[in-house]
Amino acid sequence: MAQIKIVVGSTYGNASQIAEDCAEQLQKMGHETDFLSEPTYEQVIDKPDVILICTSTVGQGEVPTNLMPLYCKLKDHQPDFSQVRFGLIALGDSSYETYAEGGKLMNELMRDLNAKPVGQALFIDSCETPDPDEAAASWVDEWSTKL
Ligand SMILES: Cc1cc2nc3c(=O)[nH]c(=O)nc-3n(C[C@H](O)[C@H](O)[C@H](O)COP(=O)(O)O)c2cc1C
Repeated sequence: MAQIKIVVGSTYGNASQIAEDCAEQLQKMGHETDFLSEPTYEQVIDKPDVILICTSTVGQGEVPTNLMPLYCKLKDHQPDFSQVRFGLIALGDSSYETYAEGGKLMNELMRDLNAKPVGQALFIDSCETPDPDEAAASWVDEWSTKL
């Protein structure tokens, strides 16, 4: 079973709610989860095994304020994440030109740090996805089989 750090980026609570549901789902499968609603650099670099990022996008394609300090510190310090596996759930709204850019920035950063992607990232477009919870739950079901 994996030790999964769940890194949340959320302004209005949508991504946070989805992340909480994912944590519960993963725990029921027997995984250990560490829910980081205000994720810090120290928490994330402390023996990371699997990181699940669940973030929305705010402003004009930015990562949410609660995730920004971690994003900047990871970019500055460039820790070696070659032993880390990660998954990504990105919430966004395709009516914005900067669709899901917050998630894309996190995805790019994790790859730059040599973290290994587990499966494909999930993009949840609020314009097209009537039931985001359902979309996330079935993605987690499949994603967890690859851990
Ligand atoms: C002020 C504002 C700016 C936003 N900017 C973007 C954006 O640039 N790109 C995008 O894909 N979605 C954007 N969104 C949509 C949010 O990412 C989407 O509503 C998401 O579900 C919010 O999740 P949260 O409640 O976890 O913050 C924006 C929403 C608001 C209210």
